[in-house]
Amino acid sequence: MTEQFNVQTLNQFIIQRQSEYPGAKGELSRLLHHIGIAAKIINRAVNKAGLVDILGEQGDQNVQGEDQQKLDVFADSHFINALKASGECCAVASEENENIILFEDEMGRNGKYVFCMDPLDGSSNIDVNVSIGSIFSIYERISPRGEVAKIEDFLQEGTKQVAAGYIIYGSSTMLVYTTGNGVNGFTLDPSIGEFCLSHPNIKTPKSGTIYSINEGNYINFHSGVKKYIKFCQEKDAKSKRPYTSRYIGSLVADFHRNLLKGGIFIYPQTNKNSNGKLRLLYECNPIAFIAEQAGGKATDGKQRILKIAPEAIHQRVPFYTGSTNMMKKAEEFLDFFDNI
Ligand SMILES: O=P(O)(O)OC[C@H]1O[C@](O)(COP(=O)(O)O)[C@@H](O)[C@@H]1O
Ligand SMILES: [Mg+2]
Ligand SMILES: [Mg+2]
Repeated sequence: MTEQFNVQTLNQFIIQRQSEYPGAKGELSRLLHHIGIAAKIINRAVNKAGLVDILGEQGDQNVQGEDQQKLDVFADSHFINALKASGECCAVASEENENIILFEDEMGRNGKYVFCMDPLDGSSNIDVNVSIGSIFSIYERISPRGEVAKIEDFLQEGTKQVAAGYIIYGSSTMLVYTTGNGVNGFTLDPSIGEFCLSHPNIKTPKSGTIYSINEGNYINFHSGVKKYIKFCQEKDAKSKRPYTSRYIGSLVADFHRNLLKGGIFIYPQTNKNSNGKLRLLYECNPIAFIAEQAGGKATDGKQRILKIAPEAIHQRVPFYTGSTNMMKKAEEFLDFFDNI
């Protein structure tokens, strides 16, 4: 194994990219730097989760009615601390908090950005040592700096994101993000405690042979989704079918695999949940920004996720994302079968 010596660290990359934006004052750079710090702290806790009292339930329920895991709360509080310390953030919307968290001190009120986050994604996999993640999305506030931030600062459509990304705590820990100028991945090198550029300018294949959906919900799927699953399972050498079914149950991990290998991830509306399960602001919008920047697609089955006008902080939407050609085929099935 040859070790790379001319590695570029996340901070070096952030500073280099900042110079591409004339007039940039470093606010976004400082915020991204602090996300890196929070990611390292959470990574350390995840790595030794079995040895410290951080597995299992916290004992409370979050606004979604889910039992909060200790690591959900741990990640939530460490991100909030890091965002506060950055001095660039005026408020946070988090899966683990019903209302937005306002930074009302002077430094906070002067923050230029608002931050949406899923501090710990894949909570059902925490206790069983399966890959989990954190997801974030950043917007420039629309309310005047100096004032306390408002809910309207968060209800901006996804096309307005200035940056988005995720951290995957897996066999290695990676941070993958975009500022609207391509997608780059950084792997944490524990020996130097630095995220190092390992996946520059990620592009997702136009086609793939992996489909990811929780088939346990099959009977509640609409007919378009059922027909598309059948299409994935039929034998056809020319289109490399049957495709392979892969489902980890952590959005970040399922998306990351498909991003690199090509594939499609679907969490659709069902007869039970007309809006599916995943949250627009801190799961679907950031992942959709990454998907599109890597040459893929992300929709709710009908329209671009990034064009949906948010109405509520914890709003759910059906989510389809992946390789362009697979998305087109899936949409054909949805259009045909859901409209007959
Ligand atoms: O178990 P299900 O219904 O398939 O849901 C799995 C989905 O739910 C999630 O765990 C929801 O995210 P959280 O763990 O952050 O609540 C996603 O990561 C994943 O894609
Ligand atoms: Mg999640
Ligand atoms: Mg979560």
